[in-house]
Amino acid sequence: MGTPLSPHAFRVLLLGSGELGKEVAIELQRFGVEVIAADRYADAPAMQVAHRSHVIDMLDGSAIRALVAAEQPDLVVPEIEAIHTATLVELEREFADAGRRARVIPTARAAQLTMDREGIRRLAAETLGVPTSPYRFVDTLADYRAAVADIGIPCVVKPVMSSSGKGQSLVRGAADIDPAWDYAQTGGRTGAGRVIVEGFVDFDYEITLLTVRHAGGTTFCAPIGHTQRDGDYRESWQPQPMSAIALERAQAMAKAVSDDLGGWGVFGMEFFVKGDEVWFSEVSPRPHDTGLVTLIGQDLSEFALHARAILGLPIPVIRTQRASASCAVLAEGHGVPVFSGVDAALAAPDTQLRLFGKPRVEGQRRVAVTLALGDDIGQAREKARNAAAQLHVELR
Ligand SMILES: Nc1ncnc2c1ncn2[C@@H]1O[C@H](COP(=O)(O)OP(=O)(O)OP(=O)(O)O)[C@@H](O)[C@H]1O
Ligand SMILES: NCC(=O)N[C@@H]1O[C@H](COP(=O)([O-])[O-])[C@@H](O)[C@H]1O
Ligand SMILES: [Mg+2]
Repeated sequence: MGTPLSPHAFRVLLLGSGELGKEVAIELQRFGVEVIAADRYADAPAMQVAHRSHVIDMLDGSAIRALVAAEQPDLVVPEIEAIHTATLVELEREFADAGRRARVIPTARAAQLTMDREGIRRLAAETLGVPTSPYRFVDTLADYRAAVADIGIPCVVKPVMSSSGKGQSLVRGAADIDPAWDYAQTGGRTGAGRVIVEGFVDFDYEITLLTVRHAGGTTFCAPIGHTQRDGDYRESWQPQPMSAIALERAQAMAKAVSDDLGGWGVFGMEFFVKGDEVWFSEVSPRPHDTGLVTLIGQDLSEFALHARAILGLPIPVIRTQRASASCAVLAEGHGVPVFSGVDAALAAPDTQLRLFGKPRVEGQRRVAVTLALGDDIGQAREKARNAAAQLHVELR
C-alpha cells in the first residue's frame, strides 16, 4: 500500500463509474488507494469521488489501451459489462509478459465471458454442467421464430449484450414473438445482433448469492432475495429464507462457476429457486445492484468486500447484522435530478439512503436507493419502500 498522488501510489482504474463503482471507489480510498474513474460520460457517480477521471468510449479497445498506458494502474477493475473485453485479455497477457504486478479484476477472461450471455451460458451449462433454463442463440428472424417454437411459450428473449433488462421481453403469446425480436435488435448495448431465447423458469423466488474469492479462499454472503420489473431490480432483501438443500446447491454452483472464472473479487451469482430446485441464471464478476442492500445489512458491504478481495487482504468473517432491505428509486423523463422529501425518507430509525449524483436522466434511470433494517424481512422491506415513497425526484 502506498500514498495516493505520490510516486508510491497503488493505483486502481475503474472502467465504469456508476453508483456501484462509487461505493467501491470510497472503500478503496479508505486504504489509501489512488482511484482513477472512467466512463462514457462526464461527472459519473464514481468520478465525483475519484482522484481523477476520464471520459472514454469503453467499447473502443484503442481508447482503453491508451488510458492504461497513460495511467499505469496496478489494477484494472471493470464496473460494467460494456467494455472492449478483448483488449483486457490482451492487456492482461502483456502485463504478465512484462513481469508487471498489474492485473485485471477478477480476470480478463471473466469480464469477456460475462459481457456476452453466450460466453457465460455455454460455460455454465455446457462445460460445467450447471442447471440453467433451456436456451437457443439465434442471429436471424427465421431462426429466432424456430427457436421460440422449439423452446415454447412463455419464453424470455434478450440481446446477448445487454443489462438491466434492456432489450429483454417475456413472450407470453404468439402476438409477442415479433415485437420481442424487434426490441432485442434495438434495445441491446451494442446495437443489433445475436439473441438468446430462454425457457421461462416458473420460480418461487430468485436470489443473488454474493460470492467472494479472496486470498484466504471463497466466502458466501447470506442469500439476497429480490424482485425485478422489466428485467431491472426494484427491491432486494437479506437474508432470503431458503431450504438447506437449495442453499447448498446454489453455493456449489457458485463455487464451480466462480472457480472457473478465477481471480479475486465479488461475484454476483444469480439463481432461480423453486422448492429445492436451483437454476443458474447469470453472474456479474463484480458487485451486483441487488447487493446494494449490504450497505446496511452487513458489517462489510459488497463494496468493502470487493476492495479487500482485490487488494489481497483477509476476509476472515462476513457478518449479516439484521434483516435488511433496499428499494431502488427510478426517475423517468429528461433532465437533472433534484430530490425532495429526503428528510421524510430518513425519519424512521435504521433507515439510510444513497443519492447517486447521476448528472442527467434521459428516459428511465436508477438515481437513488433506500436502505432499511427491520426485525424481519417484511418489516425491512416495508421501511425501505416507505422511504422510497417519501423521496421525490424532479427532473429539471
Ligand atoms: N429464463 C427466465 N425465466 C424467468 N425469469 C427470467 C428469465 N430470464 C430472466 N428472467 C427475469 O428477468 C430478470 C433479468 O434477467 P437477466 O438477469 O438475465 O437480465 P439482465 O439484463 O442481465 O439484468 P441485470 O444486468 O440487471 O442483472 C431476472 O432477474 C428474472 O427476474
Ligand atoms: N443491472 C446492472 C447494473 O446495476 N449496472 C450498474 O448500474 C450503474 C450504471 O447505471 P446507468 O445505466 O444509469 O449509467 C453502474 O454502477 C453499473 O455497474
Ligand atoms: Mg441479471
